[in-house]
Amino acid sequence: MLLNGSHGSEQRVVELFNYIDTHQDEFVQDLKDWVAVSSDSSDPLLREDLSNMVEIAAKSIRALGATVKLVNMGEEKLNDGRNIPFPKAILAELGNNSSKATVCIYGHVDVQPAKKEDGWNTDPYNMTEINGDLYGRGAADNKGPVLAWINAVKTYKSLNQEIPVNLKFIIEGVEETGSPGLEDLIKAHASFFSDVDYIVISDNLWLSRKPALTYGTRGSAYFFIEVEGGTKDLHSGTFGGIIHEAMRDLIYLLANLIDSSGHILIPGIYDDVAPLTEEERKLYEHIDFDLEEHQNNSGVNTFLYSTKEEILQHLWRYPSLTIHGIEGAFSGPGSKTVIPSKVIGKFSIRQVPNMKSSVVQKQVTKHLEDVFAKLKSPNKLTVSMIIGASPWVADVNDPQYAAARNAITKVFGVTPNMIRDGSTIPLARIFQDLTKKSVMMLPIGDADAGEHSQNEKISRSNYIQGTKLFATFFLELSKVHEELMAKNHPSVGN
Ligand SMILES: C[C@H](N)C(=O)N[C@@H](Cc1c[nH]cn1)C(=O)O
Ligand SMILES: [Zn+2]
Ligand SMILES: [Zn+2]
Repeated sequence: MLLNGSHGSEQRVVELFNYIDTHQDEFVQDLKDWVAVSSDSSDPLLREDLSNMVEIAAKSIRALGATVKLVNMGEEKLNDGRNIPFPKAILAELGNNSSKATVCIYGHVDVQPAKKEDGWNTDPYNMTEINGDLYGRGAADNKGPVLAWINAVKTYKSLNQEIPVNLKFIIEGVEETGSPGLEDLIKAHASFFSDVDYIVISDNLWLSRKPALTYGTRGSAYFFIEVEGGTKDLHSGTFGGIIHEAMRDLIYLLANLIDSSGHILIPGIYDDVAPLTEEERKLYEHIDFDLEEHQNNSGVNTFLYSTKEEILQHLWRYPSLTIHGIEGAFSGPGSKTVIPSKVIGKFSIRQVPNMKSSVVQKQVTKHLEDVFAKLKSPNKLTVSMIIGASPWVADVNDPQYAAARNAITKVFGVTPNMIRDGSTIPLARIFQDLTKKSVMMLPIGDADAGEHSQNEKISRSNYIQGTKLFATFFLELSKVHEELMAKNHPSVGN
């Protein structure tokens, strides 16, 4: 029997944990090396470091003894008509024992933009440890968790312990731009995924200091509103006062998307939102969440809502709309006096069950065209949805969740906080829809990780304890899988 070999399972766990504890500085140095690569995926013309980062990750996974392939993710069409390839993705596999469960680990090695002058206390690409926190862009989102999975496997290999499950990896480099091309990649490599029993993702945060299991995320519909007023920028003295300025039109359109209470003004946008049932309402009572701590972590003085239930519901199960920025407008230092000829407003809607991107796209486009018509402006309006990622919700009775619960209890001594997440991981719903296989999110990011913010970090504790969690999860999942195989459970197998 796998777990009753020369080492009892308890003895194996002790050895695993001791190794992880005594090698934690190496693991931290590895993360520092990864954070040092500015793998920002936001600008398609500045992705050389990102491609390097994918190669570095591939090399680390290959060093585990895995078979690694770098596969194409398609091409991106630029505004000037050029097509450039997306960074390649990693597909890797380690082990193919038919009596074992096959777990596919998903992660991403691209990051959001970061500059010291944005207000970081340290260099975002020189990971700095302060009071047990590891500060750097990507430390939590998602390089730390990806490395924690690699550390867990490396620990088994270093101890010559048999890895209790077959492993596969899918690691991408464009998750932060909405995982374009990922659905086509999964379809093109259907055979790679055909023997996967479980997908596990660790690209989220805890909600409090209590370890968590995530069973839902919101989707993301990302829109560009382009208003074009002429063929070139103009002097605002020479032309200001006699033309319909594109920026004025755009600001008016943006102001008609959402009101000051957070209510989205797009007609019909709430029509498909799943009604709140009494059963769901009861779930919020048991969630570990410190409203004041969350507010302190956010750096804002007040929230739109004052109770735990309202805040969590509006983070998880109601849509939100955020205006992100304006491309083409002047935003540098100084006082440039120009009328921009073309500006692009950017906003996104976090979708929830049962909203559909195609319906949202129609509602948004019609609303903006109706508002624009009232302006009687000669300028040209173009509305485009550049990302349409769907929300995801899992069945918490899925056997993979039982294994994760057991692992969390073994490592942290508590039962997990069962939570959803307001952010988006496009792969989750794509994989769930395409393969009907089990998808689970097992986060190790701290609640105050500051994903996408200045001073993003992962605590050394969550990084190292998270490595132990992943190592234990392999053991617990192999137990659950063996029991299922014994019962010939319909959820297992291809
Ligand atoms: C949750 C994950 N760490 C993340 O940050 N995902 C992004 C994905 C996305 C959506 N639109 C563009 N990128 C997010 O939720 O913002
Ligand atoms: Zn992110
Ligand atoms: Zn992420």
